[in-house]
Amino acid sequence: MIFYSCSEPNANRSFFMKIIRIDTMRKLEQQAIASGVPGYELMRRAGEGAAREIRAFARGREFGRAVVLAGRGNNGGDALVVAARLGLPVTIYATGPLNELRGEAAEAARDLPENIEVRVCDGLTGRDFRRDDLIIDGLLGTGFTGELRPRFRNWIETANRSGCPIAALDLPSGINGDTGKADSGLAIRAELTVTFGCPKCGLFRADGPAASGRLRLVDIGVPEPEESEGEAFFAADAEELLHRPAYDTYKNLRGRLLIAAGSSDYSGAAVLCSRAALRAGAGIVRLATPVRPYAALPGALIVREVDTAAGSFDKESIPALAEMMQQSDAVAAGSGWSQCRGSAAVLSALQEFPGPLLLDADALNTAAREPQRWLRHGKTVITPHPGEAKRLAEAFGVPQFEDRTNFALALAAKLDAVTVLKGPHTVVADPSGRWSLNTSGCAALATAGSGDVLAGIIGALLAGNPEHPFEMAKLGVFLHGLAGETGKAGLIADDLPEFAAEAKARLTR
Ligand SMILES: NC(=O)C1=CN([C@@H]2O[C@H](COP(=O)(O)OP(=O)(O)OC[C@H]3O[C@@H](n4cnc5c(N)ncnc54)[C@H](OP(=O)(O)O)[C@@H]3O)[C@@H](O)[C@H]2O)[C@@H](O)CC1
Ligand SMILES: [K+]
Repeated sequence: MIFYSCSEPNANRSFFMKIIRIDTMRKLEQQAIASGVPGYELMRRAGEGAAREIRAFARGREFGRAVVLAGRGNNGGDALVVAARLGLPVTIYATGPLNELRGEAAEAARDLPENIEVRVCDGLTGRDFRRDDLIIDGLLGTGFTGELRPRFRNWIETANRSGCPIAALDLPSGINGDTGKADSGLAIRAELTVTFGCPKCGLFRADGPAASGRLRLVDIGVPEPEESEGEAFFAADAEELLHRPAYDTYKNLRGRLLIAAGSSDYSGAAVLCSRAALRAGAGIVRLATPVRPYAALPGALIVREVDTAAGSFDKESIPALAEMMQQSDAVAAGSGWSQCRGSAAVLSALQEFPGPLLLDADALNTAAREPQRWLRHGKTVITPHPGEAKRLAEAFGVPQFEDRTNFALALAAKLDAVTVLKGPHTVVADPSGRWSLNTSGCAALATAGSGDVLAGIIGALLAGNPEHPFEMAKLGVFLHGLAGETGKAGLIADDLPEFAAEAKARLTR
């Protein structure tokens, strides 16, 4: 069967964004310069790309002004390029006179439009910021070493206390680009970090994730690194996987997903999961559920109430599930099941499905209760949050590494399942030992039902492209993260399916 909703992933392509150390980044910059790209051209690409990402971040939010914090190194130089290209009223607070800058940063200062206000400041106070400011952090990047000097402490503390959203350039100032530690106990707390060339290790370690917020990557044309500390998933990776469906496709070709979800206690989970799957592009979604949900069901959903003795999946549900599995390219199970004894038999029956099987929530708790029943080989995707992961680890004798990547890899290897370990920078680990960190998302996703939506999105992608569970899990996690980012204050899980569809459309060529 040919699937049109996603392109065939090329596991060998060099696109996967390699996470690198600072010395590797410096080497790549030098190689680019040696190959004939002037250093200032790299800075221009970085600053223009950052301005583009910051404009996208600011869209729909009413910022009256951008305050650009500019240090004296090249990170400050990037900030000057951003100031010139942002398209918002800008004030620059500089740590030193611009005519004392050196190298590429001096070139950026030379090209700064004269109408941009520049103030050279010693200290900052709360009065230097307005309520509707957007702060751009160009104080310190990869050149930061040692203890923060007192003036920088004051600037970082004041910016953080201002309550204004902060967009950091390359790294949040104060974060060590290799270790991710805020070595002086203080770092910029950004909502967005736009990093240049390749993502740096420190963005994903220790204090890095909390300081950097959502991540964006700007391609500045440095060569591909030979060494890497891992992979991160960005928009360019999603674009590579997503293609418009062919004009002459039809619903069966776009993937048929069976969702086994819900119970008398949690019927809404089944609706969230199903709506997300439909919006994520599955051709047909069939919901098997023990109890008809209270929440409104999409008209496009095929619903079948399965037999049960007690309002949640049990062995009486199995004949209906077995019949529906035969009409499906993928199965997603577990959302809203609630814990009951009968679910173990159901999990065993579902594991006989030959295609990709996504297991979430109480399906994972069921597996943890009776690990001896675990049968799956190959195409399983599990989506545990940390609590579920802990229960699985205890049941299956998996070491609970503090490092989330190692933990996810250990679970993936033991259960022979692509493991989506949810959290900031969700880890997606493959039994083969490959792994990737997600870069989209925000705190708004920490809300009831968010996981049910994620299960539906990944389920739909698996139904459309069943041969590539690792790629589809990464893509689903990324789209779910973008959906959360688009949401305004008060976002609830019910809003996420539509936002995920919009995010997917933006990335589809
Ligand atoms: N190279 C390229 O091709 C490209 C590089 N790019 C960009 O350059 C960035 C790296 O630039 P970089 O190497 O100039 O270092 P940077 O992060 O600006 O920091 C240096 C400044 O920090 C200061 N400082 C240091 N420690 C400190 C402390 N403890 N406490 C306080 N201050 C401290 C130090 O002060 P100084 O010692 O001069 O007094 C100096 O002023 C990189 O992250 C990316 O954004 C992009 O444009 C793409 C092309
Ligand atoms: K910075």
